[in-house]
Amino acid sequence: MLNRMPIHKYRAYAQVDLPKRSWPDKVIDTAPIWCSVDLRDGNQALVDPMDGARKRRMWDALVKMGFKQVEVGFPSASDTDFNFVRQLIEENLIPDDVTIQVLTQAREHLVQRTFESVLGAKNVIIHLYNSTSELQRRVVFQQDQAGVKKIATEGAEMVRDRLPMLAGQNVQLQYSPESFTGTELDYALEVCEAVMDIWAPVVDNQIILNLPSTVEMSTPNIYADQIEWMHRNFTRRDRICLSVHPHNDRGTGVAAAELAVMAGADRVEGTLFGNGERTGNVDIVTLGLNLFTQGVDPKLDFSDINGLMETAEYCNQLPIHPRHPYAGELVHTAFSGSHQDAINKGMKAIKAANSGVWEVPYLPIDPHDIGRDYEAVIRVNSQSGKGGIAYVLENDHHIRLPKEWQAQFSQVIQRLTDASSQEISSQEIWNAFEKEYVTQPEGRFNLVNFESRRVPGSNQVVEVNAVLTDNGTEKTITGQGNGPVNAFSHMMRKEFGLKFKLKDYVEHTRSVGSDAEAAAYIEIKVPDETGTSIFGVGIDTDITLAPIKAVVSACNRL
Ligand SMILES: CC(=O)SCCNC(=O)CCNC(=O)[C@H](O)C(C)(C)COP(=O)(O)OP(=O)(O)OC[C@H]1O[C@@H](n2cnc3c(N)ncnc32)[C@H](O)[C@@H]1OP(=O)(O)O
Ligand SMILES: CC(C)C(=O)C(=O)O
Ligand SMILES: [Mg+2]
Repeated sequence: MLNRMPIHKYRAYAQVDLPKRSWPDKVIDTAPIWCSVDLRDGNQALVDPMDGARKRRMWDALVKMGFKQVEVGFPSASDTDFNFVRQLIEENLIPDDVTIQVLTQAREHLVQRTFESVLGAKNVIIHLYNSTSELQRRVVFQQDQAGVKKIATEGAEMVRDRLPMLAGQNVQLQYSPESFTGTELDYALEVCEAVMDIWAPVVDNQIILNLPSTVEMSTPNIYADQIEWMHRNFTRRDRICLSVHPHNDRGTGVAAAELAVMAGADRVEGTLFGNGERTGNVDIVTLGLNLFTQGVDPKLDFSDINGLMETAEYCNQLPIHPRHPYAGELVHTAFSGSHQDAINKGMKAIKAANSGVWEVPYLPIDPHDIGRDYEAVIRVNSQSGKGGIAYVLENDHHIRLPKEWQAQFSQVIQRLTDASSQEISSQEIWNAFEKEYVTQPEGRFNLVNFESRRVPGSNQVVEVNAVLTDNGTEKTITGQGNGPVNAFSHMMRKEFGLKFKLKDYVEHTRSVGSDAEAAAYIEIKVPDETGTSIFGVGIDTDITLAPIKAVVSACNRL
């Protein structure tokens, strides 16, 4: 077959020679150190970068949810960035246990301005970067390996020489060989080691060596191999906080971060919902909730996911996809019949088991844990089945439709959704249910009045009096039987020549309280060769009247 795509333009990414790689056997059982880069990498990728107000709202949300390290900007880039850092410091907006991080290129005037921006902050990370990749060495810097290493070491010296400016402040230094994933491993190691020689980190004040997949270029296992290779080969591993900064160009940023942590990374830089350059930075919400759903404390609070989404959408002026992991509007919702059936059963089983462990098919997280309700869990359209409709009736309208009846009512809904090709709302389902079983505007019979009393001297026999309209003509009927339902059914057969047998009858209250309504369900059988079952529903605050209404409802459906 003719290949229409120009595959000859692309080259496979090289494997890493890593004998006995250990990361595949590792399990993540503690959260890494998180650093939010929303206000820097996220911000620099926006159509309209954040103004002071948007930055402030993002900052407040990040601190509130528990970030202890936040890259607050690229202060030498703009007055907005610089002034925001100053505002945080001068208005005392940085909690004592939170460290602000600022990014700079390895250029004298930019480093100077960066230092000026953080004067007076209690805890600061000065983050220096330069690209080390083979491609950027060739086309951007037009330098060989030694030349680009010199950019790094000169930058490291510019930073070191200004440290006295920040005397009395807690300062940690961070270096990123930017475009690490396009850099030869031994060369990346050489540059990092050279920067470390200049900064002379100690165990109590580690250097942060941040190995970014500035552009995600390979499967995540290769990134993990690269991280483990660096982790094994650093000379002073105990003086290094090994950090990763994945991007998501291949759509595997989250996997890359997780495998990198298994491979030895101590720290992860990312953003809320994965905003950032091109396809974004790695999404810390997904990473954190992936930990949470494994029973590992993410050390970040995601319990108000809607609030976080609102903040991110406002600050970034970008929408969050409805299918975004954990957070998207549709991710806790099932439309399809078999999923709904399983969720419905799973929710009941979890209630009954009361074990405290979340186990519901198709729902990896309890929506309540992130501040969502169960309303949206099941929504109905033409792909739905009886289980989903029963779930909506029960949860939203307190109607526990007996199992055998669910199929009949689902056909009513199916006809509506097939006709509209659209979702049907919970209210519309209720309207259809009321019309079919309760109000029955086209029904033959309408109950106007009903009374029953025990026949004096008898424990069993009751006498009933009912007023009904039959196709609009009012009739009064009376009769006896052992119980109101029995007596009334008997009268309906006798007075109107109907042929049916009472088969089943159940009743439940629709809510608690003295004025609670009862819902009664009657099944009648037609004595023909098909033995068809017909159902009727009665709803009333009077528990005697509800089943009588159910008989009328069933007779109307004969
Ligand atoms: C992967 C990342 O996300 S890295 C962070 C990227 N973020 C940003 O760039 C946002 C903020 N940046 C800016 O506002 C601007 O780029 C500034 C203020 C930093 C610099 O602005 P300018 O000097 O006007 O322009 P520009 O960024 O194009 O400078 C490019 C020059 O810096 C050099 N350079 C680029 N990065 C670095 C670096 N990390 N260290 C040293 N020099 C660098 C380039 O080689 C180029 O040199 P040349 O002029 O000799 O060709
Ligand atoms: C500055 C660095 C860490 C970066 O954003 C990247 O490489 O993606
Ligand atoms: Mg980045």
